[in-house]
Parts: sequence; C-alpha cells; structure tokens
Amino acid sequence: MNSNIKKIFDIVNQPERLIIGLMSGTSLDGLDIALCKISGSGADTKVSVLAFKTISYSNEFKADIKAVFSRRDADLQLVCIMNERIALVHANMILEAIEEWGKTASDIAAIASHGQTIFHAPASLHRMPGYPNATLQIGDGDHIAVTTGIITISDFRQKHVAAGGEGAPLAVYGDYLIFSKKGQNRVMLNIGGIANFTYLPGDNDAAKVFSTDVGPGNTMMDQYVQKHYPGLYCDKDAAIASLGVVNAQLLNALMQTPFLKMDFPKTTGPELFNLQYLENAQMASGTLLIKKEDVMATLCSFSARVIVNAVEKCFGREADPVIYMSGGGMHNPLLLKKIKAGLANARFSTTAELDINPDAKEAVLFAVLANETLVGEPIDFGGRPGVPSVCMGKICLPY
Ligand SMILES: Nc1ncnc2c1ncn2[C@@H]1O[C@H](COP(=O)(O)OP(=O)(O)OP(=O)(O)O)[C@@H](O)[C@H]1O
Ligand SMILES: CC(=O)N[C@H]1[C@@H]2OC[C@@H](O2)[C@@H](O)[C@@H]1O[C@H](C)C(=O)O
Repeated sequence: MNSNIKKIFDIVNQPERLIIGLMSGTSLDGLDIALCKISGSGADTKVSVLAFKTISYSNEFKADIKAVFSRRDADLQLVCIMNERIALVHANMILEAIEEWGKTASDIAAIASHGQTIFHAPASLHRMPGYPNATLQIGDGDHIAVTTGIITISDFRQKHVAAGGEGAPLAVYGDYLIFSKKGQNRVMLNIGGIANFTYLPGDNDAAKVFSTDVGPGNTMMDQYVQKHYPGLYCDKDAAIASLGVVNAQLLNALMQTPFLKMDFPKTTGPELFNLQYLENAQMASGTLLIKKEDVMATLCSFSARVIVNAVEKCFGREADPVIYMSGGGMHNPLLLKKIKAGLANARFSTTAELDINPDAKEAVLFAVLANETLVGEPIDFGGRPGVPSVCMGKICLPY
C-alpha cells in the first residue's frame, strides 16, 4: 500500500485529529491559520481551536495578488506564477505557525487549504447563457503538501460547483455541524469582504438550512479607502465614515441591483461590488462630487442595509433570532451600530460565545470540511439546489 494512503487510513481510524484550517479571503489582509482538534464527524463533530493566528501579507505580496484578483484583464503568466507562489508563501507561514505552537509536521493529520479566490463567476454573475457556474481559487495544494510534509486538502469549491452548487457559500456545511442548536433560531453572520449568513432553524431541520451571500461587508469600504486614502488599508474603527453623513440618493442607487432581489441562496463577490459599481451609482444619483467621508458613511450604511434586509427577509420582522457574528466587519463599530439598529428584535453575540474565535471561524469551517472529506459522509440538505450533498476538496500527498 502506498504509505500516504496508509497514513490516511491511520488518520481516519484515530478518535481525534489535528487539522490546520486556512482562510485567505477577499480582504487580502493575510492568512488565517487555525489549529483545530476535531473528533467525530457529521452531527457528532466536536471541534476545539487549540491555536489561531493571522499572518499578515507583505505589501509586495498583496500587490501581486491584487494584480490578478477579480480582474478580467489579469496577466495569465502572473496567474500561473501566483498559483505556485501563493502556495509557497502559505506553506512557509504554516511552518512558522507550527513551530511557534511547539508542534511538528508529524503531529498534524491534514491541512485544509481554501486558497485564494481570484475570480468568482457563478452564472448569475457572468450572465453568459449556456455557460456553467465557475469559481477559481489558486495556491496549489501539492506545493503546500510537499513543502510542509503534511497531507493537504484543497480546492474545496470545485466539487460544490460540479454537484450543482455555485461554489459558495460553503459555510452551510460546517455551521450546520458545529453550531446548530435545537430550540434556538440562529443566524451565523460573517462580515468579511462579502457578508454572508447561515440560517439554522431551531427545529434543526436540515432541509431548511442554507447559507447565502448577502452583498458587500467590508469590500467596498476597503476598496474606496485604499484608492482615496493612500497608506490606509481599511477604515479602522470607522474613523472616516463616522465623520460623514449618509447620502440618501446614493444609498438608494447602490441598492438598485438585481442581485439584492434574488432569492436565497445566492452568491456574489467583488466582481460585482467594486468601485465601478460605486461610480455607476454615483452617476445615476448625481452624487459624484460629494465628500469622501460622505461616500464612506453611505457605503457603511449600504453594507448594514443589505445585511439587515437579508436577515429580515429570512425571519420576518417579528422573529427574534440570535445572531452570532464573525469576520473582520464585526470590529467596525459604526457598521455594527447600524446593523443592530436595523434588527432591534435580534439578540447579538459572536461565535466566541460558542467557543470559536470569531476571527478564526472561516478557517475552522474549512478544517471541518476536510474532516468530513476524511472521515464523514456527504450531508443531506434535502436535495435542494445550492446545497448539494457532497464531501469536498482534493487530497494532495506530500511525496
Ligand atoms: N477595527 C476595525 N475597524 C473597521 N474595520 C475592520 C476592523 N478590523 C477589521 N476590519 C475589516 O475587516 C476586514 C477583514 O475581514 P476578514 O478577514 O473577515 O475578511 P476576509 O476573510 O478576507 O473576507 P471574506 O470572508 O469575504 O473572504 C478588513 O479588511 C476591514 O475592512
Ligand atoms: C468565492 C469565494 O471565495 N467566496 C467567499 C467570499 O468570502 C465570503 C463570501 O465571499 C463567501 O461566499 C465565500 O467564503 C465563505 C467562507 C463561504 O464559502 O462560506
């Protein structure tokens, strides 16, 4: 038997395993690395996060990713090179984290690598009749496996697309397994570059569970700051937006996209919500010349409005879900204030209350997906479009 296969056989026969979950999202700020101890699978999955860190990207690395990120005119040679380069940078970051945590490669059963999304093109976004849903994450898994010496499960989104999904959000699988709670309606709200949530009904009925993207979280604010405030990467603590006034005409124009009216589940990305989208809305509303702080205040309200509308659409105005937040946007005080004001009946918390560091949550979800691939069975969500019953990821062997 190939010794790698033997190793996998041993891993799946152990009662628990250490899996490193990785996430590098649309914000391009750095690599989230979560060291997870996982036992069981499916509804019996138990996860504890033993260690977590985000390793920031250098400005040079960010610039290289940006050159191929969400751009229809990207240089194909650079795309090709970045597929390997991202993997090598990530692999070295993992080795650094493992050493800091006093572990060695042989302690780790597997790495779950999301990779870097460079283009997301569900049919609803590309609108090319007859062409399939598509999404592309780079950062090759074999390079991570060979460099770290650890079995690496990567490229999770392709199986989702192959089985009829749009490639995102995948949060539904892990959220359902680790956060469902009988008797409590839960919303797992992640405010990353793109905001998404998972609806977990209190009756635990898998046939009702879904995750959906709702629209921009931080991405438009980040893009605007990076363009208009050289040296800044995001509007830290809403310092800029807090100085501005929301422009009602611009906000109304921003809300006019068919995406926001589409049914759940749905997915989107910075391919739609970008500075061109803002400029179009400014032109349509005659607000091209308003102050930069007012644009930022309006973008902040835009993100809050799409999140509030989506949660309301899910529960109706009367219901009182508990909203467990995660993702960088929950650190934006103005955004949070607006979301809370819009959902007065909800109780707000973070995944910290459920023992998962909110900054680590997405990385943990990928560790859970890898665990399912190794020891689980496909989860049945009732055969609905958008939530195919599959285990995901490609298994990359170190030698
Ligand atoms: N103190 C803060 N004030 C304002 N915004 C913040 C703060 N801290 C983090 N953020 C926002 O959170 C972003 C990072 O969020 P996160 O790491 O969750 O995104 P991501 O994982 O890259 O996105 P996605 O989930 O869409 O893939 C930053 O770019 C910034 O916009
Ligand atoms: C294509 C892609 O990478 N999408 C990400 C992104 O970041 C947030 C949102 O957009 C979500 O759909 C998804 O990530 C999470 C982890 C998901 O699939 O659930």
